[in-house]
Amino acid sequence: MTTEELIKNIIDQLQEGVIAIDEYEKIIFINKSAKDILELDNKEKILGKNVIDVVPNTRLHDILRTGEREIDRLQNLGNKVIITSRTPIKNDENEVIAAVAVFRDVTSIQKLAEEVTNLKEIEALLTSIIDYTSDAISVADQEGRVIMVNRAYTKITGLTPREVIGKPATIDIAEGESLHIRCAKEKKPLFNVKLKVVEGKKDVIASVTPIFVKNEFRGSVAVIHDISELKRLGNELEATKRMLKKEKAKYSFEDIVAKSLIMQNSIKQAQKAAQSKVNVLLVGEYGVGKEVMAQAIHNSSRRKDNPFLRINFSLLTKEKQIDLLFGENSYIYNADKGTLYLENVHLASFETQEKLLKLLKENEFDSRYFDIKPDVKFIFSTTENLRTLVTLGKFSRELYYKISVVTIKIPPLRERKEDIPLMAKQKLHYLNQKYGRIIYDFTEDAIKKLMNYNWGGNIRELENIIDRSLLNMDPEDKIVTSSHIPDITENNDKTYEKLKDALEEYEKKIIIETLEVCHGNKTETAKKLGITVRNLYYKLDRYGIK
Ligand SMILES: Nc1ncnc2c1ncn2[C@@H]1O[C@H](COP(=O)(O)OP(=O)(O)OP(=O)(O)O)[C@@H](O)[C@H]1O
Repeated sequence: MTTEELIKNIIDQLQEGVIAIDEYEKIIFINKSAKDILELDNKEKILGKNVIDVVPNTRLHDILRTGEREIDRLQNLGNKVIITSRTPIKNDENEVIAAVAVFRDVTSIQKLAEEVTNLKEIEALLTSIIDYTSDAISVADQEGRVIMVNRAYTKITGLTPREVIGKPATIDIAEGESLHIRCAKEKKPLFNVKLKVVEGKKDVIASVTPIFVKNEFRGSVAVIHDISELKRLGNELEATKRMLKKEKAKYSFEDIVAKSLIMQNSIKQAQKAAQSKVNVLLVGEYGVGKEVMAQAIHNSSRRKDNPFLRINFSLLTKEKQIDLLFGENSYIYNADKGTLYLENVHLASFETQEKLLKLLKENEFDSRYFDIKPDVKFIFSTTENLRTLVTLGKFSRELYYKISVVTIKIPPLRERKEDIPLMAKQKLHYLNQKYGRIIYDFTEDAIKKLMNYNWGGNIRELENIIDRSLLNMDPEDKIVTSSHIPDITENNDKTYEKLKDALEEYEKKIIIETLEVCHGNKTETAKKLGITVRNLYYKLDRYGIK
């Protein structure tokens, strides 16, 4: 075999097609692969033919003119795609005397590339769909290791992809069993399972579906819905319902014990105020019965079938005051056609005072949420001397003038001792019902003991003392004697006891009210009261607050 034949043979073995032409564009060489790629008949005589007639879209003849090399050019060949490099062959004078094309069939590679691009697009599309759904999605492999999570997942669980990918699927769960791991075991879908995720122990509902590829289990997809917001709204609704029900005013003027002239006088004023449209200011010490009076006013007014709501300013931050009065869930608005009792008005913030004044003076309901001004009767209460607060610059003078047109003083119990016997009997009746007992009366001695006391904690303290007297009685005792009544003479020790009781009673009241304001949320209540949640639970237990 000559060297020329050997080279030809070698070139025939190449996978690449090779075609050479002379300076007249005539084919002077073509190897076997070239014929195969160009699908030329093997028997046909190719040599000597013009390349233009043999190879569609050829540019090889152009190389003769340009004398420039072309590397890796894509070229369509019917339904094939080839990639070609073309090289001019030059003589010693640098004249182009021939040209060679070397080409490869890349149809299958091209198709693959297109498929990959398509897949990439689909993947990008799916990822963005998954990322923009508001439900959290996590995907785990067949062993229950996380392989993918979406953005909502991070929002709900607080865990970033970096923190979870590659980790066992239990990583995000605070309470409950991982559904991915159960799915890896059982290879079955699971629906609507309640769990708590690590972030803030949020309540979620999760469902999981196994992924099978060609009948082989390859992993699972979990979808997690955050239901904590729904739960919170549910609680809020419940609390509001409870509040509206509870806030229904239960007292009327008949319930108010008033033998004393001074108290009868207060009641007369209140009855008059109930019949008119004016707002009312109730002034009196803690526990004298301001709220009872406010309820009685409401219940004997034409508003009695409409809401009676109350806000105690002493429990609220200035933001919360504005929110409860003028916010989305405005008490003023909710008390439409009814009465709103604003307790401890001296603790209203300056902004609250300003907005209240605007409402009372200019009839302007300064709320972003409502257009119509509700028709509300306001009853304010205070334990302080507002006039002094005005002088000290702590309370708006204008607001004071506006709310104090009808001021009703409720005297402390020590100034109306003649009310004590009847009041004590009323409380006894109530406590009999509460404890399921039958205790008929007090001895004269017992009443005398009650009347001789100063009652710094007013009626609330009286209730407390009678309550404790009953606890001192044996089951067979039917009459409260002075010995049953705890020692309430004004010596120092007992003053301490008395103060302690009054404080406890007041603490209980504050806790109940704060719980209401916080819609039963214990963490928030504890925070607002400045105590630990544990301490709050202890107090709830101690005071028997449910
Ligand atoms: N005239 C009354 N007759 C009988 N019981 C009364 C009378 N007034 C008030 N009470 C009782 O006394 C307790 C305290 O009353 P209330 O809560 O109305 O006082 P308050 O002045 O609003 O107290 P605070 O300023 O501490 O909120 C209640 O349990 C109530 O039932």
